[in-house]
Amino acid sequence: MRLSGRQISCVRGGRAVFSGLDFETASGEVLAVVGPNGSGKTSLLRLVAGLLVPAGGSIGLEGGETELTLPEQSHYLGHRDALKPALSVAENLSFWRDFLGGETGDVGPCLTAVGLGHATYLPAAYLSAGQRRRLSIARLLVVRRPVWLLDEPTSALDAAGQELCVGVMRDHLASGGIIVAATHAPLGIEARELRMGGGK
Ligand SMILES: Nc1ncnc2c1ncn2[C@@H]1O[C@H](COP(=O)(O)OP(=O)(O)OP(=O)(O)O)[C@@H](O)[C@H]1O
Repeated sequence: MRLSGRQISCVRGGRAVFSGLDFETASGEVLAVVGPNGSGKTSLLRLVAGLLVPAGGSIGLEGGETELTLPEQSHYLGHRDALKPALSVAENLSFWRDFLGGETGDVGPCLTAVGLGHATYLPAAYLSAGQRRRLSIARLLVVRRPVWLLDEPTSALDAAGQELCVGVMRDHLASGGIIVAATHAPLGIEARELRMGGGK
């Protein structure tokens, strides 16, 4: 599989964030999107996820499921974890599994895999920042999708959580997945860099 963008322009609130952006990445690779605050890293992930429309250029996935769109083959994990505070940890994950559909896995083993097996019935409102992030990572496991778009995936994670996140990313790459990650910190995994905000 090959994910690429050609001459992409992004306008937000009437202001040009970036233009003429090219990128390319393939199965088994991580593209780390780096650059200063406000340079458009999150915007780029949201464009690939189909949550924003580019002002120009094109984004495409070659070699995926022909009957599915790129957003349907992508997981987008925003830097603000999308959780429903009144639902339990397991209910949150079940919600995402049902909402995203497709090939689904069991909630229990996915929670165990991210170290939240003990918190299954806890309301998500009670989770710590790192636990919230772990629950978001479980979403990547419960529904398999080839393209992962991750915004600051390791933020709030302790050393063990970061190791866990790297392990999950490595498994995904080994099974032919693609990762695009916006980050200010090293991901702890080999990655090609896409630098935003001018310069190289
Ligand atoms: N909904 C919006 N309406 C108008 N402008 C927006 C909106 N969302 C973001 N922007 C602007 O788009 C620009 C790029 O924001 P974006 O969040 O993509 O940057 P970023 O590189 O991810 O930043 P950071 O490193 O701080 O996370 C910023 O100038 C921001 O103010």
